[in-house]
Amino acid sequence: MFSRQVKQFLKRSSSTLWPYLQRNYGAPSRQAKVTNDFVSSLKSIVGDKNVSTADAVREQHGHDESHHEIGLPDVVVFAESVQHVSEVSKLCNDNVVSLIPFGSGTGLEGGVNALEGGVCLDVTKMDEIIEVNAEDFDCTVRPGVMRIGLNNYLRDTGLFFPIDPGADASVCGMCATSASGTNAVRYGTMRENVLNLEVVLPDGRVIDTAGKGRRTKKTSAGYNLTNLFVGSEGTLGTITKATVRLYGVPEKTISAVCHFNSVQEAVDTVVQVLQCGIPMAKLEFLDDVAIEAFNKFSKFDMTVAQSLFLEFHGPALGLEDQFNTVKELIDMNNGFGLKTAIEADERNKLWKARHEMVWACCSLIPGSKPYSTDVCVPISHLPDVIVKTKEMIKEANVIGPIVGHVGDGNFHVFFPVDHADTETFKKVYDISHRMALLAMDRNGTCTGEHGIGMGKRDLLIRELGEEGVEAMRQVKKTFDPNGIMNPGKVFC
Ligand SMILES: Cc1cc2c(cc1C)N(C[C@H](O)[C@H](O)[C@H](O)COP(=O)(O)OP(=O)(O)OC[C@H]1O[C@@H](n3cnc4c(N)ncnc43)[C@H](O)[C@@H]1O)c1[nH]c(=O)[nH]c(=O)c1N2
Ligand SMILES: CC(C)C(=O)C(=O)O
Ligand SMILES: [Mn+2]
Repeated sequence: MFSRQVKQFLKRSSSTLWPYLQRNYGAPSRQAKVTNDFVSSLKSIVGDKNVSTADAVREQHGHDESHHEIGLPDVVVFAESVQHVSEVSKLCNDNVVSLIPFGSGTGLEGGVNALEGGVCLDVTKMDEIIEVNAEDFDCTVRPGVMRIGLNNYLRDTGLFFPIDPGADASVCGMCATSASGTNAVRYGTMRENVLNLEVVLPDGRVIDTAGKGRRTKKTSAGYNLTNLFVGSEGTLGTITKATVRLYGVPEKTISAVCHFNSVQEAVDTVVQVLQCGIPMAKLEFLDDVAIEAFNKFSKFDMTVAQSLFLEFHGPALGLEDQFNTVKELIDMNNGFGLKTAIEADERNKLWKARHEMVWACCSLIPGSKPYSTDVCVPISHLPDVIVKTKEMIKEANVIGPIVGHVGDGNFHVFFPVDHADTETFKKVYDISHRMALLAMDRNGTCTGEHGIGMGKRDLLIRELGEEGVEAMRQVKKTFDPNGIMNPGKVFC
């Protein structure tokens, strides 16, 4: 939610945004009914030690890593088993109390913020890696398993789980937000990588979206329930088990960075690389402002220009050929300053600017937090949309480094914002909103990977149309007739 100061500022100003905000962030439609008796019932299900009404615990669970204002749950419950999740869900459903699944709180659209109080269901204690089927390239995990922990566990198998949203998120939380990140251009997003989910429905029933124990690479058996829950942001049920695809660790990795004088030349290079069918593992863009921020933060002297960060994965045989073709395309588009690295340490150094971007950007304004935007367009529209975004940022006189998973047509602006600075906050909100409208105007989406959460509900209506969102509401009613699952998220 917007802070009280921002609301007051917007109310005082003649901003046309205010009616929109009021509609979106109005008073809760229902009051949660978390009584002492209800808390006692929770304790009898999960044990005293797994129920907390302490302010610090509620505060920790009332927000994610986004700019959205904290929304406190009344109580936090730590589940240790599917049975806990099932019984807690049933209790909430019977008493019409909101239930908000909590993965690791790294979301960027206020997904875990409790808009109506209620129960925050923390599943981090359920952290078992149930099985790894190395020959089948899949594994099955409980919701407390984090992606870095999973990859550490997989190290000796020669396999890895490639989806990398930067943050160390829970694998099931990543299912819930349909996360992706830097590797999606090669390995896809969560949508392409989840084979089966176990979900506890609000009334306590447990379903397996592809059927119990099934883990095939393909199926045409009925509706795709798995992908209904991928990206459902905790609004349909709680994911208690996920079976995901794994991939062979590449024999060789080459990292590279190069620079361009224009966004158009950088994106032309990306399009031509993809047209040549080169299976790039990462194709990331950082603009000149982002590089400048990094240089200041890390005392580097990287060339300040529009830049591409690339990574090649594959067998040693042939990877150099792929690299040489890309090098030719970079030259053809007037790219310069190409640097490469093969050893892990050197590769990490080369990619340091990308990895440290959040902190570099916040260091530009002391006391600021990142306000990140996320739009995605068909790649041919990318130069136009990025250039127009840069113009908006310049016009508003704010700082906004741009980073992008350009291989997918997806990019972000990281605005460093001091939340007490309501004027800048409003400007940034306004640019973020206009970026989303611009992307949608170019056949794009208001979110490539961060989701709708509480921040983009009006934009979802514009994107899908009232009929599309109404169809989603009907799906929700089928699974969650009492509307207890993460109310106020995705749509009202
Ligand atoms: C520095 C940094 C960088 C990035 C990102 C974050 C940060 C802090 N992200 C966003 C983030 O990492 C991503 O949204 C994760 O998928 C969220 O996973 P959590 O486990 O933290 O879910 P979190 O706890 O934040 O919950 C997110 C949503 O999922 C629901 N949920 C969580 N666990 C659930 C479960 N078991 N069952 C049902 N619902 C559940 C919640 O209710 C909420 O609505 C991102 N993302 C991305 O796609 N690409 C990127 O490049 C980045 N980059
Ligand atoms: C906006 C940020 C956090 C992100 O998604 C990224 O770095 O790719
Ligand atoms: Mn991203």
